Amino acid sequence: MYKVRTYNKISEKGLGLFDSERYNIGEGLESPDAFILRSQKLHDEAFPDSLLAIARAGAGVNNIPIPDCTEKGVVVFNTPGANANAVKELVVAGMLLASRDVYGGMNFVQSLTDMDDAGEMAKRLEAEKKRFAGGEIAGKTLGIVGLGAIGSMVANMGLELGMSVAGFDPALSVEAAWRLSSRVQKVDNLHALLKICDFVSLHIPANEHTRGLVDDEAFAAMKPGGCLINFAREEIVDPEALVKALDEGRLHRYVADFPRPELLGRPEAILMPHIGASTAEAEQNCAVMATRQLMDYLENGNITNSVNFPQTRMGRNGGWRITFANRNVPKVLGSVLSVLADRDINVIDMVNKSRGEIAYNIIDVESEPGPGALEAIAAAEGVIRLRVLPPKA
Ligand SMILES: NC(=O)c1ccc[n+]([C@@H]2O[C@H](COP(=O)([O-])OP(=O)(O)OC[C@H]3O[C@@H](n4cnc5c(N)ncnc54)[C@H](O)[C@@H]3O)[C@@H](O)[C@H]2O)c1
Ligand SMILES: O=C(O)[C@H](O)COP(=O)(O)O
Repeated sequence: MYKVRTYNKISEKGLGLFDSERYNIGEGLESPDAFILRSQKLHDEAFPDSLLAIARAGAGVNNIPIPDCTEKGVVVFNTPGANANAVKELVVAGMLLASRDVYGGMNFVQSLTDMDDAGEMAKRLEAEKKRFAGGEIAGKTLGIVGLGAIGSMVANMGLELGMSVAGFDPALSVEAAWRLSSRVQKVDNLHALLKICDFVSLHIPANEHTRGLVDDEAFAAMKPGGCLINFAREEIVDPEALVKALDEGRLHRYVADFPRPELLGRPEAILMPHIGASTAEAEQNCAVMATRQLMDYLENGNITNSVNFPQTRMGRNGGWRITFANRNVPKVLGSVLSVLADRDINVIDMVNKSRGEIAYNIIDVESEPGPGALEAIAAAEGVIRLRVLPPKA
C-alpha cells in the first residue's frame, strides 16, 4: 500500500484516480511515500526518510526546497501548462481593470442605496459616469516577460485583442516557441521591452535569478504611465521600488495576485488573493496531471515533468525493475551492472539519463534481485536512492 500525504485543497478529480486498494491518501499520514500539494511551504518541514516524491499540482515550485530534495533523491514533479489558461484569462481581466475604472464604477452604483426612484437614479448615473471613463487595450503594446506555458498564451491572446505584443525570454523552449505567433516581437533584454510597452505582464518563476528583477532601474526604464501585471510571484518585484514608482506616478497601475500591506488602500493597486489558478478547470487539470505522474513514478519508476530529475521512461516488460538515482559521475552505472553480472542476474532493458549533477536509471532484470544484490547496489559509490519494483505486465 502506497501512502500519499496531501496538503491544500486538491481536486477530487485527481485524488479519485488513486486506487483505494493500493493507495492510502490523506492529510498528516505518517511515513508517506509521497506528498501531493499546491502552495504549501515546505522549507521548514522535516522530510520523512520514507519520502520518494513530491507532486506539486501547479506550476511554481518555489515553496519546495528543491536542492535538498535532489540531494535526498526525492523527485519533485509539477504540472506544466495545466493552469495556464486560468492565469491567461485573469491577465485579460487585469488589463481591463487597469484601463477602465470598472471597480470604482461598480462600487459607486452599489453605494446609491438611498435612491428609490429609477428615473432619478438613471439621471445620477449619467451625470457621474465620466468619473469612471478609461482607455481601450486594443492598439496598445503588451510586453511579456517569460514566454513559457502561460506567457505564450497571454502573448497570443494579446494579439487577438488587437494589441501589439513583444516578449522577452532568454531560455525559450522549443515547444513554447512553436506555440507562439510569429507576430510576437522578440526583444533581447528586459529594459528594452519595458521601454516600449503600455502593459508588462510577468510570467517567470521566482528563483535566485528573478528575485527583485523589477527594481528601481527597471521602473525607470518603463514607459511612463505603464501598467505592471504580476501573476507570477511577489518576490520578482522589489516592494520599495514599486511603492516609489506608484508614488511618483511613473507606474499607472500595479495588478497583482500577491498583495502586500503597504499596497492596501491604494487605488492604483489592483490586488487579488492568489487566485490565478483558482478555477475548477485548472484545479482539476493540475490534480489529474500530478496524480498520474506520481502514480507512474511510484508504480513504474517513470519520471515525467520533474523539475529536478531527468525525464526517464521505459515500458514494463514483465521483469523486475530496479531504479536508482546517483551522482552524475563516471563508473556508477558500471559498478551496478557488475553487481548484477556477478550474481547472474540478466538485464532485459535499461535506460540511463542525467540532468546536471544527478543521474537516474531504470534497469529491468529477468529474476528477482536478492537482498545481497540490493545491498551491494545501495552501497556502490555515488548511488543516492534505490528502489526495486515487482513485475507488472
Ligand atoms: N498566480 C497564479 O496563480 C499562478 C499560476 C500559475 C503559475 N504562476 C507563476 O507563473 C510562473 C510561470 O508559469 P509557467 O507555467 O508559464 O512556467 P513555464 O516554466 O512554462 O514558463 C516560464 C518561462 O519563463 C522563462 N524565464 C525564466 N527566467 C526568465 C527571466 N529572467 N526573464 C525572462 N524569462 C525567463 C523561462 O525560460 C520559461 O520559458 C510560475 O513559475 C509561477 O510562479 C502563478
Ligand atoms: O504556481 C502556481 O501554479 C500557482 O501559483 C497556483 O498556486 P495554487 O495551486 O496554490 O493556487
